[in-house]
Amino acid sequence: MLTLNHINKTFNPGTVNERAALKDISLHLEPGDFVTIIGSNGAGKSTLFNMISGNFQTDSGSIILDDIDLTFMKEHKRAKYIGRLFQDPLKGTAPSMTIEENLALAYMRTAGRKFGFGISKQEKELFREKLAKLDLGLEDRMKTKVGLLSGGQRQAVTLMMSTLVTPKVLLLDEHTAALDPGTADKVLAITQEVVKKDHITTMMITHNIQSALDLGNRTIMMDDGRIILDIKGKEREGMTVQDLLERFKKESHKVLDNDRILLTK
Ligand SMILES: Nc1ncnc2c1ncn2[C@@H]1O[C@H](COP(=O)(O)OP(=O)(O)OP(=O)(O)O)[C@@H](O)[C@H]1O
Repeated sequence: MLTLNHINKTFNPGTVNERAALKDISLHLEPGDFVTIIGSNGAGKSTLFNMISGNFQTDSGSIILDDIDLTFMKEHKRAKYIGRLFQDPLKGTAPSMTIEENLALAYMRTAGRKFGFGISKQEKELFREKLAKLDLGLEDRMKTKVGLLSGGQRQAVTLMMSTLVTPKVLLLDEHTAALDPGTADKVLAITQEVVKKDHITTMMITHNIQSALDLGNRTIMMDDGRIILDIKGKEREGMTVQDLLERFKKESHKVLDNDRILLTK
């Protein structure tokens, strides 16, 4: 499905600010895999997503999605295959445009639809149908400007935008971290439902170790640009937060030092 072969990325090479953010990362995802990712501060988690979505190009290695070589493909071309949500609910939507217009933009980006002639009745129906599934009443507020929605409603709309046309891969970069706990749980539940229904291959960065173990079928731990643990199947079943922290310590010879993880405990 998604295969990363020996990915390396160094920022500011040859300068005093040189930083090797990814060091020989190799990873293979099966269709429908839901991988949760946790790691220390600056471990390279967001950089990994930036490589997959084409925000930056890799220094070496390759990224293959099914039979498509993404390695040198421009970011806007990859957007057709890859959905991405960020921590900040303001990212990824146009706040001064309505819900309907935002969905139309997403549709244009992912389905290649041209909107010179406005939004058709069928498209409005499709958007309404999709929004109704969120169970937030947004299907009756399609003319509301996205900037007027709460953080949770906005993340739900962004999720809808990213999955309007089912992506091959969905990247969730701490997408519930800025929400209050109740709203975060609701958005996580919606995420799980959407991912399950459309069998979307998903990677989710989280600072909540319990969520990392509860959601998905596989957990990756990163430290200093490397994947140091990749846990799935029987080994993952019944694993506790403490077990995972101990495994991290054993592999990295240090205690997990992620400020946000520590604040969550
Ligand atoms: N655009 C950039 N220019 C220079 N250095 C960068 C850039 N992006 C990331 N880095 C550096 O690469 C390393 C990995 O950063 P990254 O944001 O991927 O880590 P992370 O695991 O997501 O961290 P955190 O959990 O703290 O957000 C860090 O040292 C960071 O400072």
